[in-house]
Amino acid sequence: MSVPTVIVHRDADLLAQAVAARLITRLVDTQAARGSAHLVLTGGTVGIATLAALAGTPAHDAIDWRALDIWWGDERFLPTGDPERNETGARLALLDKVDVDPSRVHVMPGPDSGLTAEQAAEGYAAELARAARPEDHGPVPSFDVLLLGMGPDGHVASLFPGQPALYEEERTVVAVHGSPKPPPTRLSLTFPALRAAREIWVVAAGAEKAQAVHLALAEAGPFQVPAAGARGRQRTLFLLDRAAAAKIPATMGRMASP
Ligand SMILES: O=C(O)[C@H](O)[C@@H](O)[C@H](O)[C@H](O)COP(=O)(O)O
Repeated sequence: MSVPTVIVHRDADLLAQAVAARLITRLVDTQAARGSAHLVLTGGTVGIATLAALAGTPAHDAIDWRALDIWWGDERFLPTGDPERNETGARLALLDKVDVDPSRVHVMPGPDSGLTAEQAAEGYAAELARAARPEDHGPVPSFDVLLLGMGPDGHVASLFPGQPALYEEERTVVAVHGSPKPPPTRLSLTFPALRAAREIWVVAAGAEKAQAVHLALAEAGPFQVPAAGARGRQRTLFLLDRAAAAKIPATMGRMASP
């Protein structure tokens, strides 16, 4: 597991632009090296703003969109097209505007699939397992970049403090009930799935995230502060705006855009 690197940008807008630029470079490099790439999306304000920034920059044409597998770290268990679904936000901000291969956009099902949340979680785990290659050494692909928003309580994906999903060691996807952030029913990757990522990028903006950022970097326990357990195999980045970085030691955060 990698030790986090912190990079601080001036404000939330610039953060989204900078993460978008970083994504282009990372995905282009990966596709040049391996032919295709796996990207995991997040919901949340900065996550969606990053996708909008990516759509808005002409350099996104450098990505081979058809050679990209797109996954979600979590989804709100709501019907297809519901404006509250993370998928809907991602489609409106980016996916409807670029030439993705629909068969490589791996959406987490909603209740309109006729599945229960548990069955939907099982199905998604099976889809991940099918995409895994022997060199991945496990039941999910080695995601090249896994984006994670973070809540003021330190949650990432739909892994909320104190909830049973945090303790999952076998399954890669679980149904979450009674989420403190609405809606109550969600699907989420678990820690074992998150930690299969080569790179995890935690993106957070705003003063209400400052305490959780501090605890996540101070190596708090992941059961109290789930973001403390979000570590990529090769690299972990905390990409923050100034307000979210306000409580970390000055020596830790590198100010990228003063
Ligand atoms: O479904 C969701 O809501 C998310 O995927 C969630 O994990 C989100 O990323 C954080 O709650 C941060 O959200 P904000 O950036 O909106 O605070």
